[in-house]
Amino acid sequence: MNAIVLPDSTLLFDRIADDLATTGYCIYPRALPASLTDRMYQYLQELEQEEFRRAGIGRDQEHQLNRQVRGDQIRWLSRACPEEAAYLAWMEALRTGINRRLMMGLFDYECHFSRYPQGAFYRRHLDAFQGRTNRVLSTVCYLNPDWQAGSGGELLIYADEQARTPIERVEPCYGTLVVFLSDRFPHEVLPARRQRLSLAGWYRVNNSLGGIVDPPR
Ligand SMILES: O=C(O)CCC(=O)C(=O)O
Ligand SMILES: [Fe+2]
Repeated sequence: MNAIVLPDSTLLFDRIADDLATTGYCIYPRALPASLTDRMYQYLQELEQEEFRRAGIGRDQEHQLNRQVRGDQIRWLSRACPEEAAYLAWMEALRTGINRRLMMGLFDYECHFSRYPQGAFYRRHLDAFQGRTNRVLSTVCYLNPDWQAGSGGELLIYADEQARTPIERVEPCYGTLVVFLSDRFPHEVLPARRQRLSLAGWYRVNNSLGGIVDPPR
């Protein structure tokens, strides 16, 4: 694997941890090393359509293909693939960085590429499954070069379940990283006028009982 040299991310991790502790979310343009963002984008261009599948709602057992809720196609990342491992390594550094600063006990990370075809959306939802809140921190990184304002595809973040007006409208610009508490902030993806690419991931805590570790996804 071509090792990516990670620049010192201490300051960035400090700021992310501060934001999570105060507001519970943060949005950073160009958060990742540019070489890593470029590498993920190049890799995504090479992936064949068959390597994506239409996203379902809920965990495996209750997978339900539902275009009324979300229209993206996904591909889960695995450490076995060097390109995917490079992104997972950066997210692992962020995991330990946050744990060190906030004692959140983040245990592992699961992540997929998302491809929203033109017009696709993801209706308002919370990322933490009710009664199974082992997803505690959501991350999204966007891979859309030359994204134009007015193309739609914004991520809208709401303060709580009652809120009707978003507290944030995030353009899915190349390299922007969003991190938020999974069970706190309802959010949605608006339909876009062009294809919209991203990496969506979740840090999980270990809710296992009796030494059985929760399976991923
Ligand atoms: O792509 C985004 O901006 C958010 C995606 C999302 O909410 C999800 O995959 O759960
Ligand atoms: Fe989400």
